[in-house]
Amino acid sequence: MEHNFNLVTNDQHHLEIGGLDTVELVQKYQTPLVVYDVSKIKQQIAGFKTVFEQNDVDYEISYASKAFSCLGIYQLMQKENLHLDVVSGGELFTAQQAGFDLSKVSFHGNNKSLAEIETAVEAGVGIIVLDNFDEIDLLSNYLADTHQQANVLMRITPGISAHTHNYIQTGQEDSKFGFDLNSGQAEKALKIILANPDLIMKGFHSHIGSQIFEVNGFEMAAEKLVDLAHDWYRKYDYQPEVINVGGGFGIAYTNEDKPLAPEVFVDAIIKKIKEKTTEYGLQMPAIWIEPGRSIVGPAGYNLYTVGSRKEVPGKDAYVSVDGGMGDNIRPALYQAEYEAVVANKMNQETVETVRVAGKYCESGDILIQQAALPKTQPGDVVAMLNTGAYGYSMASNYNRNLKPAVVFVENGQDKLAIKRQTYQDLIQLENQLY
Ligand SMILES: Cc1ncc(COP(=O)(O)O)c(C=O)c1O
Ligand SMILES: N[C@@H](CCCC[NH3+])C(=O)O
Repeated sequence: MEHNFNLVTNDQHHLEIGGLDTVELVQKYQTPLVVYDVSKIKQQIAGFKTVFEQNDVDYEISYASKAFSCLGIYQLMQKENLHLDVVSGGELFTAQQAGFDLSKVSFHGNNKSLAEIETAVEAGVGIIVLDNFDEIDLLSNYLADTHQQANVLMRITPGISAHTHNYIQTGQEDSKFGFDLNSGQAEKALKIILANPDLIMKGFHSHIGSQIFEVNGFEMAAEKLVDLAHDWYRKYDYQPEVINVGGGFGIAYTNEDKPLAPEVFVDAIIKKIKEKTTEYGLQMPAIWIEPGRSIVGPAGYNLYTVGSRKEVPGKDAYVSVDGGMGDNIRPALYQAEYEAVVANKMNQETVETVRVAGKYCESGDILIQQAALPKTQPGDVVAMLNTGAYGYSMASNYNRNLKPAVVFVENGQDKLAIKRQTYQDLIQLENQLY
């Protein structure tokens, strides 16, 4: 099958990533192995920066680190001058340990604990994104008790249903995230925030969902936020310094997926915000985005070794690999589709479609339902493409399988970002009880 993913093949007909032979990477690090092509990450970031600069607006790109979080990726984002979105004490701790400038961190989440709020304030986190009334109370009480102030954004649920999988929609009215606009929750929250001098209200945040292919949901959300700014300026003399439109820019997982380039979405959002603020005579806010998937997704590859094969009369065979839902739960969870190549047989024609099965004890642990591949043998290396977002970050130790190693590659150099777990790691937190 022809792949549109600009795959590079070397003289030995092996897949190459970042100038390195994947078969050699597998010999060095074993499988399952997650490989990130650092130059692809940088390219996407550069694409976002260019579109902001062409439009001549104040902006920040905040990497939504739930897509893939570890010390190395935080350090890379810092080198790229990005902001960071974290959603838990764990992501915050990791950013801190990576030496990330915490004044460039936004802290998200629909149920931040007091301990997390305390840690965030004490660590000097740049922005706390307020998600609900309980959280306003929790933060306000903590700030009053400790005589401090905090910068906040208010997460607004704009009432827009993005066309994506139900589990990853977030902008519709009935969402667990944010203050709902239509019921008046958002306005009530604004009044509470503005009345509290400890809460420095920087602006609005909205995020309509993930893996979105259409521009109009973003345009509608942007328009709603500026309409709101206009309304609240008249009523409360308040204008947002920042409008954060979240992430969610869709990527191609298969050849059938034809998303717009992520920066095309951003261009449309900027233009809409400019147009509406000019129309209303408002100050132009800084525009922040929070992409996760579009930055790391296309840069990631999961490499597996082929093991057993099972023929089923009249159906595609199962070709099992040494990983599965423990390192990529997306196919089982969202029926997500991926494509794969046989990394050591890049010159061979695809001759059959097979089901690429994981090794976990679940019938649903099928990584690809219809993979067009050359004939495989045990020991072949299967490379699943575009696995960089929400793969390793949602990994588990189900069946006590080990989480894979993660390697960053660039210009012919490989760097081990995360070691493979060991069996000893699995019992490290456990006590012998009997
Ligand atoms: C608040 C927020 N910002 C950003 C993101 C990143 O989304 P994506 O990885 O689709 O760009 C998410 C996840 O959907 C999110 O919930
Ligand atoms: N984990 C989801 C996206 C979650 C978005 C987080 N708000 C996915 O793999 O598509």
